Amino acid sequence: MRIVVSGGGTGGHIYPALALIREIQKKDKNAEFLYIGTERGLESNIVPREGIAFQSIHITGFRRKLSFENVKTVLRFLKGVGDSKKILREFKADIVIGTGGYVCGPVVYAAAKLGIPTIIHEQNSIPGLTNKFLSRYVDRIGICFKEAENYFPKDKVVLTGNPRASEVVGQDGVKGRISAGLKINQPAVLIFGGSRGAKPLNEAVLKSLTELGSKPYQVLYITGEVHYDEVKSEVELIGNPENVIIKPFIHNMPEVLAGIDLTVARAGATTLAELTSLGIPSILIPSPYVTDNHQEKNALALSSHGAALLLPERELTGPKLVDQIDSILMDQEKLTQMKQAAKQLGMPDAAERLYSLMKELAK
Ligand SMILES: CC(=O)N[C@H]1[C@@H](OP(=O)(O)OP(=O)(O)OC[C@H]2O[C@@H](n3ccc(=O)[nH]c3=O)[C@H](O)[C@@H]2O)O[C@H](CO)[C@@H](O)[C@@H]1O
Repeated sequence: MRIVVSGGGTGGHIYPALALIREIQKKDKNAEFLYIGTERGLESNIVPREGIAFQSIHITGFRRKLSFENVKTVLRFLKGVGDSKKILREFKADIVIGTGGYVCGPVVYAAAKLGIPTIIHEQNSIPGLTNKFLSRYVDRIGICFKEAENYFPKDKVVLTGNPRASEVVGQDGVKGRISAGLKINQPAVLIFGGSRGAKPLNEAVLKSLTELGSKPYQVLYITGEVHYDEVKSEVELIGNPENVIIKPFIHNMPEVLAGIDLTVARAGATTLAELTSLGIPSILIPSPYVTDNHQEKNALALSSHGAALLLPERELTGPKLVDQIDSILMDQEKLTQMKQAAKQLGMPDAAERLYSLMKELAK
């Protein structure tokens, strides 16, 4: 099978695509892949380093408000469709799958117009603009939250889950801990604000850094690539406690997650798929800056089942963050209950489900 995958902008759209590719590579040695993204998105860095063929097209996202930029975006979209058709024809794609982000728009639309079987994968409980637009043209739509089906043509929707949920299972947590510089014999909390980091979360962590230094657990704190230098210079003034490890980004997240006891994070859908698949309790601070407040809906799907605590950003302070971490990590019974609740929501067979859908369509 010759497979084109497109998805980008942020890690939440890229990692599910990569996880799917890795699952197929295990099952079909003859499968060939081409990833189409943009130069500006994180994918232009992440995808080539995984050894997967990458081509880029030029496209920008729509503004929700009326704006002249949107006229330019329409023109770029049309050019993107033309460029995508050329790439798809040259590659002789048997199937095209889009995992979200605006780059999928022209790629998947072009494929549908060329008569190539198409799938979009929606990670969130409320879909983004691109997937809503594409849902009219594609053959199938893989979803991860049942609620998402209300936004799409019902006959096309299949509950697949997020392929990244499959990838994180069965990893070596000890190896993950060692690679991140964590000790083996002490509870560990991971703090990160999605694939790009989150400034409000960084501010709260900096305010609680000294207090965290006095705790009987260790902290792996990922700032996000773009925030790292700023955070580091503040840490130099405050002092870096011995039990807090600070990094800009982690490339072996599946392994690291396998060794983590509790996570503090935004409520990006791919992160949640990983946490539930592994049964990791979490404190979730949904980003209020996303389309239709979809992260809050994502987070509620976990918190309403006792798998996570939901901490709204407006209530986030350094002391509150530490209190909530303590309330879970220092209470073995609560930790165990939350682990079980998280695990029950996991869909570790997601990659297989999505691959089956692809095989069915590409026949
Ligand atoms: C601001 C924004 O629009 N965010 C969206 C974006 O989030 P974002 O890109 O932050 O996505 P997620 O939180 O869903 O996923 C982040 C991914 O990056 C990985 N990771 C993160 C940090 C790190 O150091 N290393 C690493 O590998 C995580 O393990 C995970 O696989 O896509 C998600 C999935 O569609 C949406 O739900 C989010 O609302």
